[in-house]
Parts: sequence; C-alpha cells; structure tokens
Amino acid sequence: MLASNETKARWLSWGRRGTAGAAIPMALGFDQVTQRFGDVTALSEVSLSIEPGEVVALLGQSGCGKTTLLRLAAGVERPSSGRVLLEGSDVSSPQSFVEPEQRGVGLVFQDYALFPHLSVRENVRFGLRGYDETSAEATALRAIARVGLADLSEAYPHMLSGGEQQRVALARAIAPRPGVLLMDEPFSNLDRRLRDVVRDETAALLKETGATSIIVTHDPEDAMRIADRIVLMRAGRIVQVGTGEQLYRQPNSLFAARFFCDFTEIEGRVLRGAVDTPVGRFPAGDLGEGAQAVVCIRPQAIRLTPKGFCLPGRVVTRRFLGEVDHVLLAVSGFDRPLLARVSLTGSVREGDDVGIDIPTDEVLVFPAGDT
Ligand SMILES: Nc1ncnc2c1ncn2[C@@H]1O[C@H](COP(=O)(O)OP(=O)(O)OP(=O)(O)O)[C@@H](O)[C@H]1O
Repeated sequence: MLASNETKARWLSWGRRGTAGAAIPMALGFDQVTQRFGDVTALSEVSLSIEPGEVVALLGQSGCGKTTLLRLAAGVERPSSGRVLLEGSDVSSPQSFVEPEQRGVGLVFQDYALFPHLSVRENVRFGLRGYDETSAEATALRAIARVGLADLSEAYPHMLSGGEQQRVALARAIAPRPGVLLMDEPFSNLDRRLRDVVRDETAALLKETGATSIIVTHDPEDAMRIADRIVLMRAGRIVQVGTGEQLYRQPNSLFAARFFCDFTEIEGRVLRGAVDTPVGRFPAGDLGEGAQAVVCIRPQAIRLTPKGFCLPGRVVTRRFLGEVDHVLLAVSGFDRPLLARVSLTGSVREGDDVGIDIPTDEVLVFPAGDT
C-alpha cells in the first residue's frame, strides 16, 4: 500500500508541475539507496537506472520493498542513505531534497483514491490545481477522452465499474503530463477478465504518453505484459533485471525461476557434469562435481510421444484448459507426478501409457538451497 489517506489527500491537493506540452520523459535513477524503518531494512543499497520513456515493473512478493522504492521516487519518503536522481540530478540525498510537487511525477494509487463527491471531470481537474480555469478544463477533458471516458465525464465514482475507476485515476495522473508516472498495483482490484483488458489499454496509453513509468506488481504476468524491463526484488534487494523473456528463459537463481514458471523440481547430485534423475540426465552447467542440484522441468517444454518412444510414463490426470491441456504424468522411480502443459488431441486419456520427451535445453539446473 503506497500511502495513508492523509498522504494521498496531500499528494492530490498539490498543484502539479508537469510539462506544458507533450510529456517529456525523464531519466530516473536510484544510487545505493537504503531505507530503514526502525529495525526493518526495507531497501538495501538498491541501484537502478531507468531510461526516459521506459516502462519498468517492480516485481516481488509482499514486503520486498517495491512500494518503498516507489515512495522514494515520488518524494513521499526520504532515503536513509543513497540518492534518488531525476534527469541525473539529485532529488533526494543527504544534501538535497526536491519536494514531491516539484518533481513532475504522477501517481496512481492502488485503490485509485477518487473523491466520491466529485464527478469524473472534477476528479481529474483536481490534479490540475496550478492551471488556470480554461486550460485546466480543456486539459482534464482531453485526458478523460484519452482514456475513453468522454461519455462519462459527469458521472460520479460510485456509478463506474472498477475498470472505469482505474481509468479515471489514470486520467488524473496523466493530465498534467508528468515526466514520470508511478503506479502502485494498478490492476489488483480488478477481476481477471477486466484486468486483461485494462492492463493492455494501460500499456498502450503509457507508450502513447511517453512518460517514464514504474508499475508495482506481485504478478509476473502483469509485469511481462506491460513492462519493457522487469526488476525482480526480494527482501529489499534487486535479484535480477531484464526483459520478461530474459527473466523467463534465463533466470539467475531458483528464486527467479520459480517466480515465472510452475516447474517440476527434482533434486539430484552432479556426477560427471550432469545430474541424474528418474526422468533423465541433464547437463549441470557450472555446478561442480558432487554438488547437490535442483533440476527444473518446464511444463510447457514437455512433449508427449506414442508409447515406446522416449521416457515411459502414464497419464494420471488430464484437464482441458482451452488452449492447452494440464497433464500429470507418473514416471517410474519418481514419487511425484510430472506436470506437463501440452496441446493434445482427444486420443490421450487418463490411464494411457505414453512416451515423455523432455528437451534438455529447456531444463534449468540450479544449486540446491539457492532459494
Ligand atoms: N512506514 C513504515 N514503517 C515501518 N515499516 C515499514 C514502513 N513502510 C514499509 N515498511 C516495511 O518495509 C518492508 C517493505 O515494505 P514495502 O511496502 O515497500 O513492501 P512491498 O514489496 O511494497 O509490499 P506489498 O506488496 O505488500 O505492498 C516491509 O517489511 C514493511 O513492513
């Protein structure tokens, strides 16, 4: 949760500096930022550079420090040590502090923080206090039209769906054309179907506005669908930074791997450069001889072949999920089922004997205990 109601009200009541014409995206940087709250270290020496116009997702489990990093960028919080930089200049450091309203930063709160007694138009205008009457009105209406709510500009928040409320919050944040847009769990209050639509719309809008954007989320799918780069965090530190594809295909740890895929994990020991498991022998990469390892098998990588080919197995359950089937396979010598997500024809049934093909280049191997 980004802020208390009091902080939200204060944030919203400040006039926004913004940029007069099109948003001018700003570079945002964190240099060795540490944030302590009493005994709790929320962030430990975090360094990160975000390019102008880049959309970055801060991804991680609850309590890993995502929101704290967002609050530091917004200027709602001051770091215990380290620097926050906008366009290469310190905005928070031991020597200097630029007030939030001077930063040209827009914020979308997790609960949207719309004023219930104000219409859509008035809510959006509220974020434009530094503007004169005529230009505030025109700017608000332009932002409302941009999020597709022109017909609802006189409606009140309780008359809107969750997705529409989210769009009002977005319109209010983008109206002053901030150089940096910060969004705290913007899709978490939406049901699954609406979430997909709003997420794609938001992604398109962020690119259109051109603002440098940070989105906080604990959902890897949100992060992959909306962000140019994902910053995976854990316990106040950055674990890995990269595109969604890099994090998915080349996770640097078992922790990162588990975040993006529901692997079947099998423990084994490295012998002559490979790990022997009941489902096959897999190259151990850099792991030393005798090391205990975890072999991670991607359900999507598994292919089923006719009985008699590849590894023998039996279909325990098969569930049709639309585009793929979710199949649990029993393999001799392995006490748990192997999960496969495959597209099947109708001919494979529960209880059938099949062959299981596991391409070794799709299998990841990590040191055991590397969590
Ligand atoms: N004002 C505060 N006072 C004390 N502890 C705090 C404060 N703000 C954050 N923390 C602690 O700092 C850590 C990081 O919190 P933060 O809210 O940044 O995590 P998060 O990753 O955003 O979590 P969530 O997804 O649940 O919002 C947590 O242990 C949290 O309890």
